[in-house]
Amino acid sequence: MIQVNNIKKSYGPVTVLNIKQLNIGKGEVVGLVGNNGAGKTTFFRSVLDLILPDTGEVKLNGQLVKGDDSWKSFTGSYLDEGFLIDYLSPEEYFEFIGKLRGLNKADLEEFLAQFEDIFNGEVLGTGKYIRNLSKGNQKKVGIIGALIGNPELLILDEPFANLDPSTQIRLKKLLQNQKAEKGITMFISSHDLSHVTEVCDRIVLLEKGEVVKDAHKDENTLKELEAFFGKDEALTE
Ligand SMILES: Nc1ncnc2c1ncn2[C@@H]1O[C@H](COP(=O)(O)OP(=O)(O)OP(=O)(O)O)[C@@H](O)[C@H]1O
Repeated sequence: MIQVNNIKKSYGPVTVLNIKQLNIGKGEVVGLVGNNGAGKTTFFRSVLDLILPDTGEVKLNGQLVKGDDSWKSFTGSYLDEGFLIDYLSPEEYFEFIGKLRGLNKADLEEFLAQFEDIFNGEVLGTGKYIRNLSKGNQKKVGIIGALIGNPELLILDEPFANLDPSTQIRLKKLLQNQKAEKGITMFISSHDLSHVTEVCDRIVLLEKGEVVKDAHKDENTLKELEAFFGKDEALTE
């Protein structure tokens, strides 16, 4: 589903992304972890053709993302508030995406009704514009918007950040359901090692723009990640 070959991105003299090869198969749920500045967002932006890597290529379903729009019809993504339209209400935003994805009003309403618990009365029917929602509620709009039209591929940057604990748990269940019921391919970054390990089957670890670990989840994954990220702590103790 995702094929990455030799992508490199530098800003001035600093190389912030350098990935030789990474393939994500259909139906795989892959977590991307790494410290601040490791290159996670840059990687996602390259996959979604939002920045042009200096070298290399990204293909989605065999199509180069550069210069081809066909991948957009099966890809849902939410990286940050830049994906939202501030002057619309959540309803108007969902309607806009629904139209792009070919849903009629009734289908859209039925789709949105599933997420009543996640919206928690704070997103629909409030009369607020997206710009006036809290950060967490804006994120809910972005994530649910990315799911409109049943994408085959879902890319989310830090979906758990800014969400309250109840919503984090609901989102975790939602993503697990997407995996179990729809077989959707997901690529998700997170600083929450526990959430990302729970949801994903495979974890890719980025450090200074390079993949330093790429492994399928097993019963030791969370402990290994905690040990990896706690290594400097251990040295200073
Ligand atoms: N437009 C830009 N100009 C210069 N440097 C940039 C630019 N965009 C990103 N960078 C740098 O690229 C590096 C990787 O940033 P990126 O946002 O991809 O990291 P990240 O892993 O997503 O971090 P975080 O966990 O903090 O969100 C950082 O050092 C960042 O400062």
